[in-house]
Amino acid sequence: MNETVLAGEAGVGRGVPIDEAVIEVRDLRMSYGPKEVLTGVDFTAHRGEVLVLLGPNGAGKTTTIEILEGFRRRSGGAVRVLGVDPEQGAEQWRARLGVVLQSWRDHSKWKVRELLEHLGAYYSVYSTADRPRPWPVDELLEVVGLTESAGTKIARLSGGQRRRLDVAIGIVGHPELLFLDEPTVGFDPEARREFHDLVHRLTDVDETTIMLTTHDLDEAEKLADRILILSGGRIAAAGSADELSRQVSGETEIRWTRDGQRFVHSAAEATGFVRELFRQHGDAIGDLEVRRSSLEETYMKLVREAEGSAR
Ligand SMILES: Nc1ncnc2c1ncn2[C@@H]1O[C@H](COP(=O)(O)OP(=O)(O)OP(=O)(O)O)[C@@H](O)[C@H]1O
Repeated sequence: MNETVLAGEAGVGRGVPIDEAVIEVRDLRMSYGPKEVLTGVDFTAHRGEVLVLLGPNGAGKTTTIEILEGFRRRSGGAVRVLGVDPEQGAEQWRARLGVVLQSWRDHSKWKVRELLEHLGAYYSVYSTADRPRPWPVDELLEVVGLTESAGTKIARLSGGQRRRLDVAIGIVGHPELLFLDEPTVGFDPEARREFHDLVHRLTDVDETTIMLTTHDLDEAEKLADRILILSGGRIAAAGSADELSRQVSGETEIRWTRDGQRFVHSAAEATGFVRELFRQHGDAIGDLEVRRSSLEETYMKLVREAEGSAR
């Protein structure tokens, strides 16, 4: 294996100083047989950040997350998660991570509260003064909106309730870093909004670092401090939705009406253009709209470019 060396100690990793990276990935490569899925992925996540990994089907999002979780061995490159190489992560390291997989199907005869108490008990030996473990079950049920289903058997939960339970299972150990693979699939709009509030609460109150995948661009825009676009085996672009849009077009579209006529103009510097427009025509200007490319337009363009250059 061709290793790239990173700063930081291997071992259990005992707490991450505030400005130290929670995830550090350098030149990560992964092949399944002859098929190269990741050809050199680089990124860093800092404490309390929400990172959203976007990319087309088969781009390697789940593969990347599984490598970070220590569930899959990489083919090359260097990775540190909470200061530890995931391939050497011990139980104590694992207890500091939360993982929400695609869906929790086992234990269908268990009741919601029983399962959370049972799983939570494994974390009590890893409790620390600043991160008591596990999360008290009543509080956890409240946070994920399952208080009224506490006594319900898992087999009887609706799709949305089951997904909330998946999230509860992911955070019962009060993780410092939470991985969520397509967390809101099957949620109705209300459940989706509640889930978004939960993500904000986890990062605001506890400085939990969160990395999630989604195909929902609206969700990415709402949640992400930083969006990573994985395409063509590498991170094709990274930044907030606004930064990505600027990176792609650099121009903003301005529309307005004057004397019953419609006008449209693209400008690199919209504020100056609008100021000049009002200076010249003042009150005659109506229906002003200033619009950057949507995340969807930006995403489609970046993915097409990355796929083109990877061929
Ligand atoms: N265990 C495996 N053995 C062989 N190939 C695999 C394995 N797991 C994934 N792949 C292939 O690697 C590529 C990346 O898969 P991965 O599941 O990581 O993509 P993804 O971005 O999560 O996709 P999706 O958006 O569809 O969930 C795909 O072409 C997939 O077929």
